[in-house]
Amino acid sequence: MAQLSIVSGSVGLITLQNPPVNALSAAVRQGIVDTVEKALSDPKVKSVVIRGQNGVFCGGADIKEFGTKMTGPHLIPMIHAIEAGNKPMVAAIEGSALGGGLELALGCHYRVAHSKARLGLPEVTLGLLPAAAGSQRLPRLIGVPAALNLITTGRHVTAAEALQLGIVDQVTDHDTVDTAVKFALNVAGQSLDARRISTFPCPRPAELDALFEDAMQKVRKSARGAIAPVACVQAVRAAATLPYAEGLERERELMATLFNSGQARALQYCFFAQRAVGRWSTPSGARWDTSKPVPVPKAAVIGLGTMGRGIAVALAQTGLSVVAVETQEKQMMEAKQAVSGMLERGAKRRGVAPVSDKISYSGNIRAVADVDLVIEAVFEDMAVKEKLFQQLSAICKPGALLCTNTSALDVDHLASQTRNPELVVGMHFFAPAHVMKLLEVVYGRRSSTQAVATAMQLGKKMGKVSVAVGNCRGFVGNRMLKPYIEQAFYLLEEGATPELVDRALEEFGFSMGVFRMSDLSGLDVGWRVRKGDGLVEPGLASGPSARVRQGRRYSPLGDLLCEQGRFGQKTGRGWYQYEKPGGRVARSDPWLHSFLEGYRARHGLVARRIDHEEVLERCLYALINEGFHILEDGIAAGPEDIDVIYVFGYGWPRHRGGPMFYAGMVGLAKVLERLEHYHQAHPDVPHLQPCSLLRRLVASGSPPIHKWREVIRKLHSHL
Ligand SMILES: CC/C=C\CC(=O)SCCNC(=O)CCNC(=O)[C@H](O)C(C)(C)COP(=O)(O)OP(=O)(O)OC[C@H]1O[C@@H](n2cnc3c(N)ncnc32)[C@H](O)[C@@H]1OP(=O)(O)O
Repeated sequence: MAQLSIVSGSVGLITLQNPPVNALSAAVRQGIVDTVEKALSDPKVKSVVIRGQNGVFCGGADIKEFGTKMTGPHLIPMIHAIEAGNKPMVAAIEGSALGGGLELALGCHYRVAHSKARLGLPEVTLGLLPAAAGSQRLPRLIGVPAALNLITTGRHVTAAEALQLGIVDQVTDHDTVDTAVKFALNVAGQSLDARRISTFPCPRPAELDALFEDAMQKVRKSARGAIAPVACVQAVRAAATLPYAEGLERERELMATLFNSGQARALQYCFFAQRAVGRWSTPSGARWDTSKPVPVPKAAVIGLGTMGRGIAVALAQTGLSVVAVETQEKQMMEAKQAVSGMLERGAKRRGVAPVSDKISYSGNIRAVADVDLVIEAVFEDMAVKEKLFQQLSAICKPGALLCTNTSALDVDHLASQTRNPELVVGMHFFAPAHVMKLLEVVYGRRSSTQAVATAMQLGKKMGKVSVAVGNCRGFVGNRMLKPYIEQAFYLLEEGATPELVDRALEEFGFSMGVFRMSDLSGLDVGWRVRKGDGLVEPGLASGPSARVRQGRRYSPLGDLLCEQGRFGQKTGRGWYQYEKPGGRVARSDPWLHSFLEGYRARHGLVARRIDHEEVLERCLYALINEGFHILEDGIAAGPEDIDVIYVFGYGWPRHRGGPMFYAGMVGLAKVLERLEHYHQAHPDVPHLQPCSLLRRLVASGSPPIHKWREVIRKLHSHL
């Protein structure tokens, strides 16, 4: 919807009305068409201002309408009518002008923005391109290199940058609409010939071919198989090389390919899934909208290893006072230096002053006595954490929340070590904690609603995508990782190499294959966990029992590497070799290949040819199968929670939507059939046995992902 009023005697003020972000739904588009027509034909109106209701100009096309039957006026002719009009049109940009919102503003003859406004063409992040002529107008307005950057990354720019780039004509700290109305009064009656962007020639930079080749190479490298960034480069190239009308036609063709692609559907699903996880609920009935978080002005971090340092930085950057506790002197000295470097770099990147004064350091745990929330990030050892929680329970002020950053250990057990188990939750950050967006908030059996709400809200304030999950070994992310890694090990036993497995996963779109990732995070981490689980049995070199532990198939490959001191990048050797300890460039290691051959010979295993398809099916379907178990167990409230965790924390390619969305795209029946096939071939691998929820979904006709919750609810109500 849109409304027209007349202000200052002669300015037509058009207000877009579709809260919360004034998305360009069919009704809004119709409203714009009608009000523009009225304003252009009303002799009292000499110029026009377009603004959005409630301080937001426009969040773009209505994403909810994508995939439904298109009704109402189309954006392109609507924007052309504005540009072609004979009265000056001024966009008054507050809040956001994104996607179709910015394209609407580019159709206006002038743009006035509030200093806090954000502008951008983020269509690429939804698997699309700016196809309401944005890919054709923006390069004409700001030049090809700058337009390529904005369109292929989808990044939002500040009003100041928009002014510098030439996207807006004026930036104001005052009332945007008042400023735009004054602007409109000033330009009323002036010629508009030089203001219609579609008529501008597109500036043609020298070395045009090289520029586009370079841009294409860059996006292909970073897109990891995503098609939209490539189409964005092609569309901008059309702007630079073709007349406007032909460029527009090319934009339309490219958009048609993208619009119906699985990637666009996956990316749009991710957009809504990211928002859906904020509306969390727990099986005990706690909900995001009825739970009240407590304020947390002061927090403590205990343990200043890699995780603790990142968490302290992230908290301080959020504006909290932070007490950082480390009892080992050497670690404390290193941590202080590292933290101050991280704060300085962060401040420089964000153009603000470092917040070093927000952090105070102490070697004494008693320093946490007056904080509102503690996050422990000490060594991943239950005995160490147990003792710490007992101490914290005695030291902390009443009501202080006690959070553990464990990545897998039992939150209920830790809670049981305290006087107030209702105040204990998990806050599982991902390394580096000041950079990675994901936070798993783990509620225990006795965690209070308020404790969960407080951890979720703190995560949000820290700029994290926080997902509330139940307590089980490894929670959601690491629990699903186990069968994935296990399959990768088995594939090596059966004839694959780390290079082959990683290549298959990286071509699928993962930022790193499982073995490169293992080298990065350190093989010793999993080794320690397996030792704790009683799975590691040194000296068991061969014989049938060497590859069976606790009654199941087991691959000791990771343990054998660790016994050789091959911990990955940090020791310069792991699944790959590196130029030096701490080196980053993975190179194939002939030692590893002959080690694998020797291992297979010792165990009577005959290497067979393994292709990418098998790697993907075995690794990904085993992971997805565990995802179904997690849903069945009620550890995650819905598939969106799992997908968001995998996209934001585990390098799952966003254009594939997350593992559960991907399962739906592949077809649940196919996933089930392949799992059955592999389980038949490997009956000693329980992770390949299809989950009953998957069977139930297939039996009920493989409903679309947004309907899975109903099936899960029914399943739980029968239990
Ligand atoms: C021919 C094709 C032409 C054009 C293509 C396009 O225009 S595609 C759309 C391009 N626009 C975007 O990608 C912007 C998406 N929105 C955002 O980035 C943010 O929502 C925004 C505008 C920066 C506001 O952020 P904020 O944190 O304030 O709010 P939040 O993200 O939680 O959103 C609030 C609710 O609005 C819903 N929403 C936002 N944008 C759209 C949209 N374009 N269409 C439909 N709905 C939108 C969002 O989902 C939230 O609702 P919820 O019920 O919570 O999911």
